[in-house]
Amino acid sequence: MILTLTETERQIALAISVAVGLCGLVLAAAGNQDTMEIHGWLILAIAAICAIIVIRGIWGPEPPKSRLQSYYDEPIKAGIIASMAWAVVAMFVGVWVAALLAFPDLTFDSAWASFGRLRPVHTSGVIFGFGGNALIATSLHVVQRTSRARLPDQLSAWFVLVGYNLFCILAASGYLLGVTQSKEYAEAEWYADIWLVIVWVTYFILYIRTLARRKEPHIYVANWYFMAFILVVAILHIINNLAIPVSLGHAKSYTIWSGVQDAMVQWWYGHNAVAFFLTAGFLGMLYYYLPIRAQRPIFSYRLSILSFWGITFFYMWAGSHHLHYTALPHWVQTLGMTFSVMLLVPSWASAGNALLTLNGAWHRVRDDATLRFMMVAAVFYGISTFEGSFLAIRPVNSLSHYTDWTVGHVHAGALGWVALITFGSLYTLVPSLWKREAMYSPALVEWHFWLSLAGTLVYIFAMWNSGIIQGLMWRTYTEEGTLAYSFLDSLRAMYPYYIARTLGGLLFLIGAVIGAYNMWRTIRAASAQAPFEGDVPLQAATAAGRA
Ligand code: HEM
Ligand code: HEM
Ligand SMILES: [Cu+2]
Repeated sequence: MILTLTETERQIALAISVAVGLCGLVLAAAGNQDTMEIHGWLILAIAAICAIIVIRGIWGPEPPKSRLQSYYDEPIKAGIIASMAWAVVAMFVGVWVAALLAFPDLTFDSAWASFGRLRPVHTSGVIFGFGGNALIATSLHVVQRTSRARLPDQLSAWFVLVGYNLFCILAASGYLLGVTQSKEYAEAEWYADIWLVIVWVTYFILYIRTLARRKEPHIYVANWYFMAFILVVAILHIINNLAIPVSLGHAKSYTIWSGVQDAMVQWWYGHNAVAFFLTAGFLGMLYYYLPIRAQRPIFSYRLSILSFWGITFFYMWAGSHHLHYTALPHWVQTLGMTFSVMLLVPSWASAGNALLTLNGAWHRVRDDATLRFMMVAAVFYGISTFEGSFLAIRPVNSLSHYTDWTVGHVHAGALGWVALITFGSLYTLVPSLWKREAMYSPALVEWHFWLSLAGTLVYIFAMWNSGIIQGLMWRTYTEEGTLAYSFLDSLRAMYPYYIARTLGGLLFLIGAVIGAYNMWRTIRAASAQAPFEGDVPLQAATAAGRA
């Protein structure tokens, strides 16, 4: 890996590792006695490992000039492996928190294993660890292939990938230690947030620089989705995380936003994290890997562009549907509700476009579990956006809000759409990047598919039931006008559904473990290649060949 870097890049990599290590040392010293101290040492340790890896290869030969005629796929491979590793860990934690809701004693009397700490490990782990690494890997693959251009240098992508995973590790380990900003999906504290800004801006610049080198005159639509994802996430992250630390020696900070403004900024962020992290980026995957796998051009290119502008414009205004019946002015809630309903049109445009692309390739959907992953993902994308637009209607939200219906909606999107499109894309990518004809075991892909589908269905049906029962129980009155059920009654009624959800989640987790195993075997089976031997030349977008 280091041998693919030029000598100058190796020196810069070493300098960055040393600089980051020093920052870790400063944090450790400043955070004396605070949880920040532990993070300081953690950063130093990771930076030291990076420095050692660089030093071991620093005197190696310079990479051949011929590399410039091929794509640079090494960091993409690492991103895929990181994504699957996070998937297994974070979904395991998901099953654990699901079990905790049925069996509250599973915390083993330790603070770090309490629900409040494990839950954000799950959400950040799946969204940022699993989803984010997959997005970085696929986006860098798609931009090179559709631009017929190599990444502009060898170092930036590694910086983005390693730096991003450092952020994820700081976030997840922080939650276990009790470090949190208490903003959902933005729990990481100020020093981790600042680090992510540096990483993310590098990512955006890398993407733009690659596009600028393109030999294709046209910018394929998948790149627009990826660019919207990268750019908007940067804006959201910076604005929602503006905070003032208690002191430079403390992990704790306070947001600069107050009262209802804070709530609005948070849910403008949270909602658009769904829109641009969990939707736009994955639509980028869908628009590239689905046509490739189906061997058919996209049904309507024009529709994909219309959907893009509709999604990017409408989503921005819909965040207030998370704050119905709150102190937020009524008209702002109505605005969010209206835009949420309108959002259904561009959302279904993309879902429909994907399914219509499969017309004429249904026999492939039947025979190829990888393509089936993507087909079902498009269906769940349609289901979850329909449900979202429905839940955003204020009177519907009065029933669903605070209940498990929301959690069911979340996982219809997260499992059915985000995870399935990712698995479909990775199963397409892994054999092609590691130069294999197919995955190690197509039968295991089939198993993974059915476990995922069964797990998703069990999960969301359990949550639809429990959510609607909760909502109804909380609003049932006796003839005297008092509440018919106590909160505890409703909690007891949830018990069977919480067990069902845990089992559904377990099926999904087993599927993911099988997927990770299958990919690992595929990668291992790839003959030990000398560096540069397997590089794909720029001219041929998908065919394997020597550079
Ligand atoms: C093995 C599969 C999974 C299981 C068992 C699982 C389980 C859970 C549980 C128990 C919760 C807490 C619900 C609550 O507080 O009442 C949760 C929340 C959440 N999970 Fe998962 N999850 C899984 C996979 C995923 C994946 C793949 C994603 C994203 C790509 C995801 C995203 C989320 C999000 C965003 C929340 C917060 C929901 C909210 O606040 O409404 N989960 N999950
Ligand atoms: C047209 C598209 C969509 C609309 C209008 C929409 C709307 C909504 C609404 C109204 C809520 C409930 C707010 C509340 O009562 O607290 C919600 C929650 C949520 N949705 Fe969606 N949704 C859409 C698509 C999606 C998709 C595709 C995903 C996932 C991939 C997703 C993930 C989430 C998450 C994570 C939450 C929970 C937020 C929280 O409270 O922690 N949504 N959405
Ligand atoms: Cu929303």
